[in-house]
Amino acid sequence: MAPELTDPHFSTGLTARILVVDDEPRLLTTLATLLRGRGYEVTEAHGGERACELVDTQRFDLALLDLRMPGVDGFEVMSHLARVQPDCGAIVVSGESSFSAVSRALRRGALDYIRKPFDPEELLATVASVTNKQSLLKAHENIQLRLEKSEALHRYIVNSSPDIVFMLDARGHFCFVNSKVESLLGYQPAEICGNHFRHILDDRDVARGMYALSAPNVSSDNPRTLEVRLKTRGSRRATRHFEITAFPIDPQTWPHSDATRGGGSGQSARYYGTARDVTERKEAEAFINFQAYHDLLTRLPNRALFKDRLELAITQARRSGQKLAVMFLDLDRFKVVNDTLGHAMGDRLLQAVTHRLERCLRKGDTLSRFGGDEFTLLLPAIRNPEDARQIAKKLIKALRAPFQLGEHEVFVGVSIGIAIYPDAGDCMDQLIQNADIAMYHVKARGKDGYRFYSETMSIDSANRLNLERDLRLALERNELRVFYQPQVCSSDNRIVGLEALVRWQHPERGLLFPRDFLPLAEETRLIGQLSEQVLDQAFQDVGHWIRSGHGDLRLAVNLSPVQVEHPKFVETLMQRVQAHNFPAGNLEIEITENVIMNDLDQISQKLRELAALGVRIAIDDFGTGYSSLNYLHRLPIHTLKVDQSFVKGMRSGEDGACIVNAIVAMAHGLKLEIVAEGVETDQQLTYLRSLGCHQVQGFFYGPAEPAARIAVTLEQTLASVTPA
Ligand SMILES: Nc1nc2c(ncn2[C@@H]2O[C@@H]3COP(=O)(O)O[C@H]4[C@@H](O)[C@H](n5cnc6c(=O)[nH]c(N)nc65)O[C@@H]4COP(=O)(O)O[C@H]3[C@H]2O)c(=O)[nH]1
Repeated sequence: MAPELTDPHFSTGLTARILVVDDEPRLLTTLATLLRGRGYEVTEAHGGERACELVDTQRFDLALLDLRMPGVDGFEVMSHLARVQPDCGAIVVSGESSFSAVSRALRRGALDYIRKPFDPEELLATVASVTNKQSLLKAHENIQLRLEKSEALHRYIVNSSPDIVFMLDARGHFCFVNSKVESLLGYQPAEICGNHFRHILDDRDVARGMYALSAPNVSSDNPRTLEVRLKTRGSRRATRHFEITAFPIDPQTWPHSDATRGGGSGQSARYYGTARDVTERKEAEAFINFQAYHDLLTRLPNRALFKDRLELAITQARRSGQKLAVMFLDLDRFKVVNDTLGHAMGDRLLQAVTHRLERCLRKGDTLSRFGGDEFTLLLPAIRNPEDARQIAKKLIKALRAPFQLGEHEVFVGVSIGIAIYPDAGDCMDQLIQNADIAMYHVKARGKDGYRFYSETMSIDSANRLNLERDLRLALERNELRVFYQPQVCSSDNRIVGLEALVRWQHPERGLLFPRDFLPLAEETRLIGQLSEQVLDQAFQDVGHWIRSGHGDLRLAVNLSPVQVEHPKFVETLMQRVQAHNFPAGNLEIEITENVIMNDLDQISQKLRELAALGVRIAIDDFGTGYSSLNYLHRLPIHTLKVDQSFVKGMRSGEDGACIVNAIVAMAHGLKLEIVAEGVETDQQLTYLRSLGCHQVQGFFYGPAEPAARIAVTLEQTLASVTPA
């Protein structure tokens, strides 16, 4: 049987194709018949020329050639064959037996040499042996080719993987790593192989990585997955996040682990793994996480994170018996900046404010943006309230310098309410709420300052809601009353002025004083409406008394900072004055130094406008605020009101007396009128008189009283007032 060839040109199972070449027709036929008899597919070529033609057009596995032929001889056919069909073998069948002819034929590539006349069996055996060898050779080549292809395919698959693919030996050294490691981390596979995998692990993840390798119950069905940071090449600090899936190689599923030997550590592969770059996902997650707990504009913790930290700090303070402080900060005048310069400037201002505030704090403190222009601050583990006071002062000072927003220079102040744990509350909500209440007490008294929460400020949240609802009703039902406290000239006991002071005739709780409801009115922005009602009533009452014979009677009114800061303050106040036909020269508005200093430029402009229209300006609580004397001569001020605390201090020690003395002297020097507040005793009155301060107000002459009582007093004592 003729051997089957595995030549890729033929499908397996085909017999060998043999070209027989001789110029001897008889011999040609004999050879062909002999070979056909063994099942070979035989083509006959009569002479070399014909053989070359056939070689050009057909494929052969073997050629049996005569050497000596007329025209084209056997050597030339062999040369042609080597050129056109190099895979085709050749056996020389020739009468030529010289050594040179044989060796020349073998040099040209002949596989064997059979001398004529040949022994048919010997010839058939030679042909069979050559075709067999060729068949094996071709099969080998074929397998080699397929292996190369398969290897290239797998290399392509592994290297084109979006993930790093690696193998480790039993000690954790890399035996193999695909080329993806270069594009993702910057390492050449060759420089990684042989190194322990911890060399590319971020230091923070080494322990976890090492543990993962030794973790039990891990198999290809149950691989180990963990997220780690891997170091990129070059910059040691740059890392990327990877999700690693790894498992030990099961010798049964892949018994060739030894094959990776020499690729790296010299040890055989024991672990297979992939590392997927999840940096973008991690960054997105981190961003989402950040967003959930931070304010994106200032990058400060938000309300949720603040509450979380406060809760934790309270637990720790409770355990260690320490105090902590919660501060509620509200920017003064932020709204004005936002409304006039636009939101973009408002945003820049908030960032700049944050920056300054942060510089006043320590690492463990938490400053958060609570919303809008409100910030909260947690000072965990303070020794005493004094610590919080120092910080509050620092914060106020930090915001006092102007902010440069583009070409605008703006001033903002801050009102800070402070609640100390456990004195001002022992739970999170209570502390925040009480700090908030304390903050509104700062706002109500002219802003830009700090106050500690105290019980007297308190109205619990249920009460607070009731009170707010009641206050709204009070405004609708006209429950507010205006009381008047006389300002008396002590030389002749004449009432020179009346200070309008609001009261609330609460249907159930009786008469309420400003401290009971003004902070809430500020907080709920009802203060505007409240002030309108007070002014209307006061203009009506005092206007009436002026017209009925008390032509010089001065009406002193308190104005809330919110009112004064309103851009249309002057316009709306004057509209009211005119609507009541109230003589502007009889009106004196009382504002505190802090209100002026909050925005010196704007306020002084407004005060100048009012003064030009005849309205008098008084500085209330003089000496307790900024006490920056600088503004006194720049503003159209008519009266200084000496705060009651200094009047009280006159009897308790030298200091109070000295301060009053100095204020009176200064007022005289600047040609300002002076009114001393809170005069209760004869001694105080005598001392004030000795200083030349004749206008006084206080319980000595009487408290604030309803209009009806004042009307009677005014009638009775048209020119003089009898001491109470
Ligand atoms: N211990 C003592 N106190 C005396 C004496 N004489 C007067 N007082 C009280 O001292 C306060 C003086 O008013 P203020 O400093 O302008 O302080 C006022 C003022 O800033 C504010 N306020 C009152 N009414 C209004 C209003 O209609 N609008 C605004 N925005 N604020 C008002 O509330 C504050 C408190 O007002 P009141 O409770 O009426 O308290 C009044 C008055 O009753 C005295 O001899 N001894």
